[in-house]
Amino acid sequence: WSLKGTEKRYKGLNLPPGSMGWPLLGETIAFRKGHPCTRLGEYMEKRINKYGKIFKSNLHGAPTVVSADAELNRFILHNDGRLFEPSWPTSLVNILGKKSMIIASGDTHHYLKSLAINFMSVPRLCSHFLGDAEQSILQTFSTWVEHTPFPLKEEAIKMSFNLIVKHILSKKPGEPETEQLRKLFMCFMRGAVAMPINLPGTAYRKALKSRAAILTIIYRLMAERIHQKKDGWDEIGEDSDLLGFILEQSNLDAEQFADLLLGLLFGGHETSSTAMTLAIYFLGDSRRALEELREEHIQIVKLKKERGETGALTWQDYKKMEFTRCIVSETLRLGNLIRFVHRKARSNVQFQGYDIPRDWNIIPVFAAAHLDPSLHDEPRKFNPWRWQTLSASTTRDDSYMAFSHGIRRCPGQELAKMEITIFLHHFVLNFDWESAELDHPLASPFPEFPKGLPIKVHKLSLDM
Ligand code: HEM
Repeated sequence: WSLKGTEKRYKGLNLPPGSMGWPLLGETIAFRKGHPCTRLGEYMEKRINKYGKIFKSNLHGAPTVVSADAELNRFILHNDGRLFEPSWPTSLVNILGKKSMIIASGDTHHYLKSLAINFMSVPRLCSHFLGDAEQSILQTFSTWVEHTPFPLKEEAIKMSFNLIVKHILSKKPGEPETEQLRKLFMCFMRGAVAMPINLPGTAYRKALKSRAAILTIIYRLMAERIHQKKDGWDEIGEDSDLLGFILEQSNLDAEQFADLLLGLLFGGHETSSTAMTLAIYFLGDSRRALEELREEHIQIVKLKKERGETGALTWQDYKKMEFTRCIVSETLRLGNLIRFVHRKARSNVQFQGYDIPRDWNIIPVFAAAHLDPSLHDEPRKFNPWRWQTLSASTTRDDSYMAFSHGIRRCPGQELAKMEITIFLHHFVLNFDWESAELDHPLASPFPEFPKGLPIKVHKLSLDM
């Protein structure tokens, strides 16, 4: 695509301003360039200054409208499935699977989504996930050695992976297969964000190999489970894992089934673990927020003691963690885990006088609203208190899209928020910490700590 060619072909339409860059490659390299995750990055900043919040470009080999406009982003998400549909780069689809939920549309999408929503419903979070999340977190903490540096991100991955793999496949921490899957997913993640160059030795090629290896394990576990069922061993029911539940309840074909499990295993640990790591990164620079957070959790424990409860956290305890909720929202706003998503126009669409031609890609950039000074006072500052005054003019909630909006809103959001909250509860009650090496998160495009955020912890003995 060239700018001249585009203008000729779409004569008479009012396309957004912008530049189409080089033939074929377009502006993809500039768009993908890493930058601090608390900024929009040079590509976006330059173009917003030059063209405004809605502009055209040529990305991943296709003409694309990029939107940093909160209103257009809401319009896209609320018309998902009607005017717009997913259009993820082929390289990502090859890794996540052609039958994965993020690609599916219509009734198939609705059906897959309902399975995921049931699996992570609030009653199941209370009865199944909460206790296991706490156990997985405390078990990982018990392996930490004081004053010895370690990369927090890796430990956070262990906590969230152990939880999700138990609930999806009934695999326990420490089992050889759990460890094997965790390592395969780390490789899978690296390839999901790498340049899609399918040559020997590249991260992308390794990720494709990891996908094949993960699927082999999933298919074997499926076959074993079907065999066990035939032998009369039946654990299906409300205590069953997702594998058992789907085998029993759904009519998915084998590929849909495997892509669903793979997507949930992946989405279910990478995002939560990055959010936990980001929260500690931001808290490290905000003593006041840390003190208020710790005080909230000391009070929770004291209240439990007064009631004569000494055991595990309950859903009621979790619901009382209000300031922690502000920390989580602020971490996701400033950290921008999913900065943007990929969509395509199903028909010609008009918005604010601009034409978006049919089949053009469109990228709503959620991070733009999260970092917009007209929506958030001092947007680059970690300020969890802004969430306490949500109704005040400083913060507009409907521009907050950490979990997206509309039919593709994240089905794992309650699980993720709960995991991060329980992690923070035990972390601030058990440890103080210091950075062992400077490490700042880069958006590439998911936030990544180049060194995994190395920290040293010191055990606390709080008077509670
Ligand atoms: C802090 C953690 C998380 C964040 C920030 C996050 C964010 C998002 C966002 C923005 C989307 C929408 C993508 C789109 O509009 O195309 C999404 C979709 C999705 N997420 Fe999450 N997510 C998180 C945790 C989880 C967890 C824990 C799971 C599963 C266990 C999960 C599973 C999914 C799935 C399956 C979809 C696809 C939904 C669909 O296409 O309808 N996510 N997530």
